[in-house]
Amino acid sequence: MPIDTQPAPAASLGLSAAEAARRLQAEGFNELPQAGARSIVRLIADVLQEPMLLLLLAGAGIYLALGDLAEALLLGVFASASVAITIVQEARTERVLEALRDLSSPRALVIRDGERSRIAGREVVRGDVIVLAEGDRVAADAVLRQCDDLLTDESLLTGESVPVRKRPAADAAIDVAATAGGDDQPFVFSGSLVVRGGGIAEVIATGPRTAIGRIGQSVSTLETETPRLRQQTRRLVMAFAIGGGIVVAITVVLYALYRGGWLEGILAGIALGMSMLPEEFPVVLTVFLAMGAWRISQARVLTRRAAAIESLGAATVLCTDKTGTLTQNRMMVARLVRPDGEGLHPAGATPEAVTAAFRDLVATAVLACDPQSHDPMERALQALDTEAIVGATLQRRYGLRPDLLAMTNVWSRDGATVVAAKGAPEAIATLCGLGGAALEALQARVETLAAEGLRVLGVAEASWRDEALPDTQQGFTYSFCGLVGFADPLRPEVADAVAQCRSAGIRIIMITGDYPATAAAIARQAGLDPERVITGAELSALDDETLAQAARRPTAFARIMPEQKLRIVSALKADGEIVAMTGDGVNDAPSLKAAHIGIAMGGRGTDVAREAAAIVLLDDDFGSIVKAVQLGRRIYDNLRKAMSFILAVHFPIAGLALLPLVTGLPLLLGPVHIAFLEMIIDPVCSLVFEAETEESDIMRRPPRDPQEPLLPRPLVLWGALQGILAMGVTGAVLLLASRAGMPADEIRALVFFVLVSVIVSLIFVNRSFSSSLRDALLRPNRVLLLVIGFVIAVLATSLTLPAATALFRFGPLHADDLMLTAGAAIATLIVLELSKFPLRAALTRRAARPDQVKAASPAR
Ligand SMILES: Nc1ncnc2c1ncn2[C@@H]1O[C@H](COP(=O)(O)OP(=O)(O)OP(=O)(O)O)[C@@H](O)[C@H]1O
Ligand SMILES: [Cu+]
Repeated sequence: MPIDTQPAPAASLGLSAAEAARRLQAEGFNELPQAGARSIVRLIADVLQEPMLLLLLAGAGIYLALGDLAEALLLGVFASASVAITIVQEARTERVLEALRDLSSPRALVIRDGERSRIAGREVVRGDVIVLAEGDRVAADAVLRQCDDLLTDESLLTGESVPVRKRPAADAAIDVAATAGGDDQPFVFSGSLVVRGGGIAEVIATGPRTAIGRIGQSVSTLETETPRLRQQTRRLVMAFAIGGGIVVAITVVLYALYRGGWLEGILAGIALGMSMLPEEFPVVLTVFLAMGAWRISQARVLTRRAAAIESLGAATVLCTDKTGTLTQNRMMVARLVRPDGEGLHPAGATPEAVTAAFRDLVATAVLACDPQSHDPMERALQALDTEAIVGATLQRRYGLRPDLLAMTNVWSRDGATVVAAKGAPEAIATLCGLGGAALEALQARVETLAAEGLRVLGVAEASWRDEALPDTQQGFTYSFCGLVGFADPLRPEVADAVAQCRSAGIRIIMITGDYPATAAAIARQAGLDPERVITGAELSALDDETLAQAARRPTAFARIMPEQKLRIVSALKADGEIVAMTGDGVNDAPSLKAAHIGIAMGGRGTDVAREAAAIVLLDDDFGSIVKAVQLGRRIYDNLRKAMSFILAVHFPIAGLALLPLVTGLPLLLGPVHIAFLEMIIDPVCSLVFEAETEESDIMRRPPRDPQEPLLPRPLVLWGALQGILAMGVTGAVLLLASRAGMPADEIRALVFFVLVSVIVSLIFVNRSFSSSLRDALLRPNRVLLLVIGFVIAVLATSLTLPAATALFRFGPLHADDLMLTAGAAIATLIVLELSKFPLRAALTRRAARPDQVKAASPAR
């Protein structure tokens, strides 16, 4: 597709920064009113479905009926707190999402004060001059002043998926109404996509005044929660709820029949129900994932779909592109080679570095560049010759095409026509009609340069006398001018990151559009040690099975067209891999969507790629992907630790609620105590796990089996074991104390203290799957210290503040009681830590996936 360029009209200066600021002030941000914020009624309806809240309200009602005003009030406070927390959390999540939305919302390239600058789409104002390029999401409604072969997709507005062609507006005054759809209109619309070409347009409407704003549709939506994890927690909650419901029903009936009256029975049932309700599970899930997205953003990685956090930890294959991700994308001209074979290493990036014999080669290469290029390769060339285009006018450009990786510019200067081309050496050789010995000599030179990891371009020129230019580049008769080799150094952190992936059982596959020998050299420098480089042409000849087979060995793919990435992803997926894939161009969107984890580049990436991706790298850095994988694994681990902790603590709480009922002892823990444990102590303690640092083997173990449930059986059993032991310890204290004839209010205080201390022990036990007690005590975790401080403060208050003591019906505790408390907690801790040794195999085997280990090891 040749790209026509009309001679550019004097480039508009655009708005001044001051005028833009004034308009922003007057007309507001270029954004749509928040869709999706939940209405108050919905929110209340949702909150009222929380079983915990219902139990609290029922408990308060019964206390009122019994005349216990203070207790009723306290439960009322808890109930309001639960509503408040839900609302605050809702607002928080909404805010976090909004911040993420801002970052992932389209950006715009505007011209202000004559300078091009990239700003957030929301800061675009009416009158701004915006520059559109392939892959952009148009930020506002605008009228085109200039365009090259511009096609946009307006399906969002019209439902019509065929892209429409655009024409620049004939004159400054627009009298036609701007409506979407139909070819040859001079307007582009907010939310539509530039499918091909580019242009310059002046904004006529922003925010709610745009066509899409009038429809009131939102462009990008963000998923907030991973369906799989949600489903899994729902399953856990259901299992608990059913079991709990049965026990509660039996209890209420038995209690009512054999002990006090119905009111007492129901109160006991409510306490028991609250003690068994795993309402912490969904809360922990939401909090951990939101915090997780935040933690990952600290590594300069943006999570667009929460599901990615989960899949990150399970990734087995990472497909990465080369330029800009593994390398710095800072191109330097490292070598110039003339057709006669003479070469030059330009020393420095200034015209002085080029000797006379190479000036023509460089000048032709510069003529073959976009005069206002952002491409680092072209800028490197332009730095070597600032004079080449002086006095020349660009007549026409022929763009790079997948089937011919070369571009040609046609200039007129002093009445003559100058034709300059550059591109992949194979493409240039074809254009020059090289064959035989000349072709072989060229190939040999390209191989030499490429083997050093240089990106090689061929340069050619042609002359033209006719009036009409040919339709394609093949219409010219070129002569070969030479080769240019560009050095693009590896990013410094790549080698380390690659080594980490390796030990973590993640294979890295490089996929690049570059020349095979260059790809191989860079892959080797990065430590990928490819055994084989498969080119796009070879790829088309392979069937899916052979492809998957080949990809099991360390491989690099070169001269791949973006469309072929989708095939590679599909083949890997069919082979049972969990695939992460990077991409930045328009054509990468399908493969980014198809991969389990699509990774877009925030810096280089087009809006389309970013919208298709699950995560966005803010600084395009390969190292960040590995950091994100590590965080993904850690977040998942911590979620599991928190879940087994919560599972464990429900045993002693429920046990204490139940024990008096079956043993005939006085009712010790009422709804007040249980609500306090369930709503304050447990959730606060769970926070420790969110901040837990990673296991030492986090990047030395193979990826988790994606099919494995959130809490696999060994962890459920482990949690249950902890819970039963904790229940035994608190139960034993209770029985001992009542045998010794302690008054009921003192037993109540003692048992409550023991329970809370044992819960704290369980935090320590669950901090790590495997590490020793020493580690569990010494591993730094600031949140842990805060939580322990908080728990101690709460316990001290409950014992010393008369109002609290009365409310909880606590009797005084003596030194020996406190020592018994500490002893019980320490004993629990030691027994559980010791039992980690025999259980270690089962606990840490959690991640291993036998077939993966097998598949991963021989390849190393
Ligand atoms: N501006 C340009 N001028 C001439 N040829 C170019 C230009 N840009 C790219 N090419 C040619 O097209 C080939 C493919 O380029 P492309 O940009 O598609 O690679 P890529 O897929 O971005 O590479 P990577 O995977 O390393 O990022 C290059 O190897 C080069 O030969
Ligand atoms: Cu609970």
